[in-house]
Order: sequence, then structure tokens, then C-alpha cells
Amino acid sequence: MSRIFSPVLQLEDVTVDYIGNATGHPALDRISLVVEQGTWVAVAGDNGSGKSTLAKAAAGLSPLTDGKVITADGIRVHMVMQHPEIQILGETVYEEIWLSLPEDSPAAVTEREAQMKRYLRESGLQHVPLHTPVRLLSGGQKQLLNIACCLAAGADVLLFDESLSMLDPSSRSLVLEAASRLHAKGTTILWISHRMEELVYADRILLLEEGRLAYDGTPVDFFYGNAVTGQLSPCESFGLEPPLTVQTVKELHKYGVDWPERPLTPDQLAKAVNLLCR
Ligand SMILES: Nc1ncnc2c1ncn2[C@@H]1O[C@H](COP(=O)(O)OP(=O)(O)OP(=O)(O)O)[C@@H](O)[C@H]1O
Repeated sequence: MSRIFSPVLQLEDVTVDYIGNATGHPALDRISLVVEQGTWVAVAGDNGSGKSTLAKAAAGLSPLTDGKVITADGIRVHMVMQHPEIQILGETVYEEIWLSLPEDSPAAVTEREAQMKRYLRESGLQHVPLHTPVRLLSGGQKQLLNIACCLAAGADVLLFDESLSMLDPSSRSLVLEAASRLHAKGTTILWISHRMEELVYADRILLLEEGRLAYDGTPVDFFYGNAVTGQLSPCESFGLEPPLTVQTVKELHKYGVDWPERPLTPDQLAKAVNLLCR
């Protein structure tokens, strides 16, 4: 079945210029972009390039100096921030999800608890009892709880702003898996990160440089260009280091390996090697 694309979020000529910003350019400088329903869009860029400002603008949390942010009718954008604790107010998992529920959610306790458990399941916290104190959760579990709260609040677009940066590798995987599961079910993902390894899961990469959109394209094109060659990829030409998988493929290319594919993840690399060995 073909996918019907419709915009959920649109930035039109958005400029954000902070008072007292000493860089000599706005944090966001006339950014225009459209995010389609059900896509996974990664926003990358060096420190200070404007990623968090873009996240806040998209979530309606930043006043704009100029331009417009248009959210499609009925679409709710919710954010998972960098620090796992920063957006948690409840003492327990139950309290935290309860705080996110809309006013028209079920009044009956059993029905409400069933709904809360569904959000926990969907975010990957199915083994955590509802009345668990938040202080007993790991950093990764707190980020999953933040995802559960976004779901409870009815998020159609999940915006992750450097949400893995405080987590250990196994917790990072849990949060990425949760995002992938929700994306597979149709949730739109906006994934903000300066770590190249995290960008490979996206359908589309946007690169910010000094508040401007410097690149808009697919991850394979960003990391390889049109094919695996010795030439600089867009990623490298922006002075960024590609993920280890891409570096490995390009190194092997120097030794004469002729890659029919452009793998981005270790799993894709293993499959490509398997094909080459047949
Ligand atoms: N509240 C503020 N007041 C003044 N300047 C700000 C403010 N917030 C951000 N800036 C400036 O705006 C620019 C963009 O900041 P932003 O945090 O959006 O970038 P970023 O790409 O998310 O950076 P990082 O990766 O370091 O978080 C930077 O020059 C920053 O110093």
C-alpha cells in the first residue's frame, strides 16, 4: 500500500534572534521546511548551530523573531529533552503519566490504569509497575517514561532533542528502539543530535550551520554521495566524521572492495558483506 504524505509541521522563513546573542547571526536564520506525516527527520549540526532552537520553535516553546510555525490541524508535538529528569514532576510513574493525560481521559480508575499501562508498553516500560517511584528508574527508563508521557498527551510528532546524550549505550539502544517502534506505527519523529551514529535511522537529514539549513537529503546520500567512492561525501565536506560503519566501508573501498550497497548500520554492513561473499 502506498503511503499518503501530508505535512504535519511546517516552518516558514523562521528566524530566531536572541537578545544578547554574540555570534553575529541569528540562532535560526530564515529556515523553511516541511515535515511529512510518518517520516523520521534528523536535525544535525555542530554546537551552537541552532538545533535546540529549532526544536523549541517546532514545539511552540520559543518566541519567533520572524516567520511562522504551522502545525497541521489536531497535530500535537511533544518533546523528549536532553536531561532525563528535567521534565519529570511526578514522584511515581503513575503520577507522572497522570500529569500528562488530557482532561477528557477516562475517569474510571481501572480504565485509566489500563490506558497508562498501554503507554508504558508502547514506550518499552511494560515491566515497570505503575506505582514505581521515579527515583528508582535508570536514566534510560526515565527517558522511556518521558516518551510514555508524550504518548499520554496524545503526541503525533515526537521530538527528541539530544535525548540519548546522557545515557549509556544500552539505554541509548532502548530509547532508539522505542522511537523505531513508534515510527513503524506511524508516529512522526524529529530527532535532533550532533552524533552522526544517531542519524542513520532517519529518512531525511537536515544539517544546520550557523542557523541556516546547509543540507537536506537522505542519510545514504549524506554519508556516501551517489555511490561508495574515494571522494568526499557531503558529510565529510561539512567537516563531520561519518559513522564507523561508513568509515569501514570507505576504507575497504580503498582496498578494491566494490560495494553494490551503501550500508549505514552494522546490520546492513553484515548483509552487504554476506552478499559480496556469495
Ligand atoms: N537564551 C539564549 N540567549 C542568547 N543566545 C542563545 C540562547 N539560547 C541559545 N543561544 C545562542 O543561539 C545559538 C544557537 O543555540 P542552540 O542551543 O539552538 O544551538 P545547538 O545547535 O542546539 O547547540 P548545542 O549542540 O550546543 O546544544 C548559539 O549561538 C547560542 O549561544
